Amino acid sequence: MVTPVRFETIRSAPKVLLHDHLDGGLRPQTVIDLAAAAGYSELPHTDARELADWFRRSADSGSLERYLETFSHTVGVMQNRDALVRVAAECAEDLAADGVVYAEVRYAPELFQEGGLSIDEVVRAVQDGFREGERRAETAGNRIRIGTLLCAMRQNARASEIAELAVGYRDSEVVGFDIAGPEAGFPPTRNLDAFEYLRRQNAHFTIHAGEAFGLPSIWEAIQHCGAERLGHGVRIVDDIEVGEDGTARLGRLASYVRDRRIPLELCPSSNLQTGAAASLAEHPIGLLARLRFRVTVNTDNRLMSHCSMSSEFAALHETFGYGWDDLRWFTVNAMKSAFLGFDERLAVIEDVIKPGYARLMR
Ligand SMILES: O=c1[nH]cnc2c1ncn2[C@@H]1O[C@H](CO)[C@@H](O)[C@H]1O
Ligand SMILES: [Zn+2]
Repeated sequence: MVTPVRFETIRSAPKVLLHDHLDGGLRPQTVIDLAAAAGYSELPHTDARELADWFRRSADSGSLERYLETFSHTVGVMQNRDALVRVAAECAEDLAADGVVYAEVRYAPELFQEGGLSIDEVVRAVQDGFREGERRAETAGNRIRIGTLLCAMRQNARASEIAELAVGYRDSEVVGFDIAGPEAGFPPTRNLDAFEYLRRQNAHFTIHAGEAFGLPSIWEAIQHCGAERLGHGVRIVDDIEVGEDGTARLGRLASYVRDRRIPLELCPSSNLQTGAAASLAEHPIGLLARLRFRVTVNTDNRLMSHCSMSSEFAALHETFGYGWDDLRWFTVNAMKSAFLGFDERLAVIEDVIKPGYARLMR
């Protein structure tokens, strides 16, 4: 019998997550504990429930810039090694408990230096935390592998330094690079040197583009910078015309993205909060999936959006009627697009994802 698609059964399905921010996924109680330990007194609430609600409401602003302001509190309590190890370990545990089997988690090392850590020390702390979390998850019966993406902040000028850091740790599960932060006014080409360096190094990178700003940002990210994937990329729909009978006409950029199978790291809940879409039903994921773009589903910031991979899948199931075959398609798309070697990606698809969905669809 085919297992019904429900939140609980979705949790048991293998899932792959490519776009999740470490500093956007803390447990509310951990924010409170770390603030107390560090003497951080700026938190708006010291009750976990109230704090969780506060993050969600404040991030619900309709603007990316205001959404990003909420990160001052998570970043504020992650300024020492112990805090970074704890947050990373809990991240791995939480994702694994949700049924995520492979995740790429990103953060910007330059944000965690207020307590005197070097960017190297930041990376070592987070990597240690991920390994610890993987071990704890395994003990709990949930196997997960976490790859790290190092971000540079668009408004700062440290992209080349962070790109070198990512290459330096490429053999220690740092699998790629990204730029994050406010998009309007900070085009990807500002960091062209870093991207050219990464390409010379045969290193992988994605770029946040087409979230708060439209096609020019996507075009620069792909054609000038050479991004392999697009962080969000939802605004690619601005280059697609849909007629009254539902037929779609793709412009040259949208065609290029689809033809080259450039992965879109879509984050539906996050997009509703920053105003990129008015409702899930109107979210471009429906159209982009129908047109067979390389669509992947992601959480972006589990704390601010109060979501998980399973809740995103469940919401998509309810809104668009997606069944197990669709959820498997998103998952295989994500695994194909991971910044791991081809043989490793194939092994997860064949040994974990396909059998996992086969059990549910039998
Ligand atoms: O959706 C997003 N768009 C752009 N930047 C973001 C988004 N979510 C989080 N960050 C930014 O990325 C930094 C590193 O993790 C976070 O501190 C936040 O400022
Ligand atoms: Zn993001």
